[in-house]
Amino acid sequence: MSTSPSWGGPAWEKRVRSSARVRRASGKSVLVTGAAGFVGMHVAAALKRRGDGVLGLDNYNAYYDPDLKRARQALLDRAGVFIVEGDINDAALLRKLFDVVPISHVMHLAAQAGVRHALTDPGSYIHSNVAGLVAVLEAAKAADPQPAVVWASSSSVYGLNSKVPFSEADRTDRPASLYAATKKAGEEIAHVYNNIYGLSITGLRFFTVYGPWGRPDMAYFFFTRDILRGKPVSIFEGPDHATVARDFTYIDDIVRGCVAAVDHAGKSTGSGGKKHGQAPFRIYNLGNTSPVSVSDLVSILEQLLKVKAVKKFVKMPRNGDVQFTHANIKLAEKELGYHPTTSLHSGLKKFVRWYLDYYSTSLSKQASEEDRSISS
Ligand SMILES: NC(=O)c1ccc[n+]([C@@H]2O[C@H](COP(=O)([O-])OP(=O)(O)OC[C@H]3O[C@@H](n4cnc5c(N)ncnc54)[C@H](O)[C@@H]3O)[C@@H](O)[C@H]2O)c1
Ligand SMILES: O=C(O)[C@H]1O[C@H](OP(=O)(O)OP(=O)(O)OC[C@H]2O[C@@H](n3ccc(=O)[nH]c3=O)[C@H](O)[C@@H]2O)[C@H](O)[C@@H](O)[C@H]1O
Repeated sequence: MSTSPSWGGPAWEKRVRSSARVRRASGKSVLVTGAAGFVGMHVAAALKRRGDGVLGLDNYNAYYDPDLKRARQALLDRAGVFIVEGDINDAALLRKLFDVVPISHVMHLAAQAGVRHALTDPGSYIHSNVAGLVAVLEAAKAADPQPAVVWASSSSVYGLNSKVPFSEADRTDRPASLYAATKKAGEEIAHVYNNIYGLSITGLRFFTVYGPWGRPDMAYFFFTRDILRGKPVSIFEGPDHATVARDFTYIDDIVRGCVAAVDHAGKSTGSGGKKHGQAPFRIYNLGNTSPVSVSDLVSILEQLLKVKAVKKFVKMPRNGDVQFTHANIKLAEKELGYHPTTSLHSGLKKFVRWYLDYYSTSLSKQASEEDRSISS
């Protein structure tokens, strides 16, 4: 399926080459899909900062405010990262990108995220998380050199498991949502490409990532907005008022885990191995190991915002959410040197500072644009 007519031509190719140019001898050339997204923007910026060549790809879909994605794009643009506008399902575009630059690593973060949205738009999860993943793996398989692929799975694959903390070897065959099912399918699909084509593949199971430039569909983000507006926030509870909690993980910790996974992916196979059976297939939990209840999340926000929330405690609807997540991160600690350091309180403090700054700036920009259009 082709959805991106806006690529090709010498000027476009020049931008692609310049963005992917490696600035340090030790650097890698990384294609970051979903680069206009929350995690993608932070990872792309970190890779660029340390001297890697970084090229982005994103379709800027309207799942949430595209202006926020454009603002992230502007930030990356200033850092020298070009985001190609297109869909990961566009096989011709992917082929072209791999033809124009020798990509050593793909950091695949483009996906339809969000658990509850699958109730209203199931097709978008199949399009991006299943078909889109296959398209990326097909392109990686065919590329020369073959890149190592690091991609985002999700803590949601642990589904209805009640044994905590979740370890990578635990069962993942009882997803609670279509989102989780597509991430689980992604892990199985990735295994096939490792098995048949010898692609080096690392799956990262992120646990509820939050922070500046975050996603407006996530609870911490819209709770902040609603608390400030005096609107009620719904705090979900399990059966018999049981606590609903998450292993909230701060974005900087996740970024360090992603960068370490890129480096580790290259260690044993260079830029991937075409010889059958040589390349690694790995899965790691990237969490924070300290679950916090949604109710405590709201209390921290009240404290930071200095505003009392209007709280409604409601029984968790059957919407695909699970009651509790908690990561065992021993494997990532051992193999990636992953050590999350940010408490929910200090991470939310940084988020709140960003949120107030971002929305006051964009609201005043909007107001002055309205003023201009009234006076003209
Ligand atoms: N943020 C979290 O808490 C969290 C937790 C677990 C897993 N993940 C996974 O991490 C990855 C990044 O998540 P995020 O929070 O940054 O989400 P995000 O929605 O902010 O970023 C995803 C980006 O991918 C783009 N995209 C979606 N479908 C595309 C397609 N078909 N073609 C091209 N671009 C497409 C979107 O426009 C978006 O900019 C996703 O794979 C997500 O499932 C996120
Ligand atoms: O780690 C993941 O794999 C996932 O992380 C994230 O999902 P979740 O952990 O569900 O985050 P999020 O929606 O912020 O809800 C947080 C908490 O608030 C509760 N919640 C939610 C809404 C509400 O109105 N009330 C409420 O109590 C809700 O029940 C939950 O307990 C990503 O969005 C997702 O893309 C996925 O990748």
